[in-house]
Amino acid sequence: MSKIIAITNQKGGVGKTTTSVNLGASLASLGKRVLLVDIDPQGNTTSGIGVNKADVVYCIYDVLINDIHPKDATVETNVENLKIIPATIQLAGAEIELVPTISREVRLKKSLQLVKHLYDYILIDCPPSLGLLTINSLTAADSVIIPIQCEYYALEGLSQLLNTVRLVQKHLNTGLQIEGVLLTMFDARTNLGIQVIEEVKKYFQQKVYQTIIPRNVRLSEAPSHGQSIITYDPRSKGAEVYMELAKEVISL
Ligand SMILES: Nc1ncnc2c1ncn2[C@@H]1O[C@H](COP(=O)(O)OP(=O)(O)OP(=O)(O)O)[C@@H](O)[C@H]1O
Ligand SMILES: [Mg+2]
Repeated sequence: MSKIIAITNQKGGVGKTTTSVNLGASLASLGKRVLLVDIDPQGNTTSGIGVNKADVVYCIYDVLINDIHPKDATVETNVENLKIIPATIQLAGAEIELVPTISREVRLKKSLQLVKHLYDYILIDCPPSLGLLTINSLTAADSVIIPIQCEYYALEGLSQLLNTVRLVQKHLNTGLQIEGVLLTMFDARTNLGIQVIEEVKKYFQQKVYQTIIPRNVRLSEAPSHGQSIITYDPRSKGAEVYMELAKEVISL
């Protein structure tokens, strides 16, 4: 059974991209066929997994706007079983260009349906906004993973995100579910992190993954080498926890 998961939170810098790349690579190393879809104009997942944007022929923009077949925009990565539809800065225009187009909210869904059968997991790395690119992602997805950074203000903005999820469930994608809530960048040396964990667990209860991602410097270094943590430093704590998360995702 294949599953499309949007990794989303309109708050910036909470670990969406780090999770997309490393959960994707972990699932792939466990033998799952994985497609990453980079739908953030920043293109951090694209460069983070080692795809040179200058070499990209078709990106997700062409899939959304120019009706390019998603297969023609899919490229290999340096991880076996892991492919990607990249994003380049061209995508920055899509948010506005989509506004007057027909079926603007369902374009990604229609495209991904063409390739869904080829993968066990399709992970969509969303931008830090609730605009049309995120709406397309939520409409295309079976479920969402919400990364939450273990810091003050962690819950700020979440009601807006959950409201958007509800609106999409009501009008565009009745089957959309919350796959899980992932606590990221936990620092065991601060009481604050522990408080945030308690607060998030009270709010989301059993939806919170048991795996908590700690702050790990190797995780922040890996993207500048164009590698996931699984190849950059397989013995690091970062690799260990993302493998744990992948097993949890598979088991649910
Ligand atoms: N567990 C971690 N330990 C250390 N650094 C991390 C961890 N997770 C993420 N980072 C770093 O924090 C920064 C933000 O992470 P990331 O890019 O994954 O967030 P994001 O939600 O995708 O951001 P944006 O909203 O801009 O797309 C990056 O520099 C990343 O390397
Ligand atoms: Mg990102």
